[in-house]
Amino acid sequence: MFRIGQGFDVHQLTEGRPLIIGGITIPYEKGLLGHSDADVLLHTVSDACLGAIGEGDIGKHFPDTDPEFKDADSAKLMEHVWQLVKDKGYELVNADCTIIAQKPKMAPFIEQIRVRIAELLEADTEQINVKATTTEKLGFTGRGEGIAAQAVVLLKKVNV
Ligand SMILES: Nc1ccn([C@@H]2O[C@H](COP(=O)(O)O)[C@@H](O)[C@H]2O)c(=O)n1
Ligand SMILES: C[C@@]1(CO)OP(=O)(O)OP(=O)(O)OC[C@H]1O
Repeated sequence: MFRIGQGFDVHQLTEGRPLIIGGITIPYEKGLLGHSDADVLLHTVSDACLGAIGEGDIGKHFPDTDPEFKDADSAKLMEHVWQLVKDKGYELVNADCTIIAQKPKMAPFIEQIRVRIAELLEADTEQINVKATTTEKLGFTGRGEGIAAQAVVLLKKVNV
């Protein structure tokens, strides 16, 4: 049995924060603002996983009103989400992700991000695809006010 999930997230860019995307710290003059480390891509993939197993979203599991998740490492949150997926008896088929950012150029970091997401989802790198696009200077991403990400995840029930 297969289950599909999709995720979408946005965080504001601001000065004085590190830019963490896909579990990787990327050199840039601004970082993403959030209650956690604001890793927009890991949030998106986590939401896609939760969607696939019908478990709501990361806000439900890790409320932004809970001090426990202040400055949380989103990789840890994602590990928790992946455990929920495994507890329900699923494994990854593939994940496809898009980072929507005018700047910085993501291409030099894509492979590293891919490897990190594969680690977190206990998958092979070939099962993960990560893309980036600008919005041609249009909208909030195009003005550099924020970064968005979207993902789809396909899961398969493990044969027992
Ligand atoms: N932040 C980004 C955005 C895009 N890229 C790469 O550039 C290619 C062209 O982007 P368009 O928005 O003009 O389609 C895109 O396909 C990505 O490979 C990037 O590295 N970082
Ligand atoms: C991750 C959490 C929890 O620290 O906070 P944020 O970093 O603000 O992220 P968001 O994508 O707005 O929602 C999930 C949150 O509850």
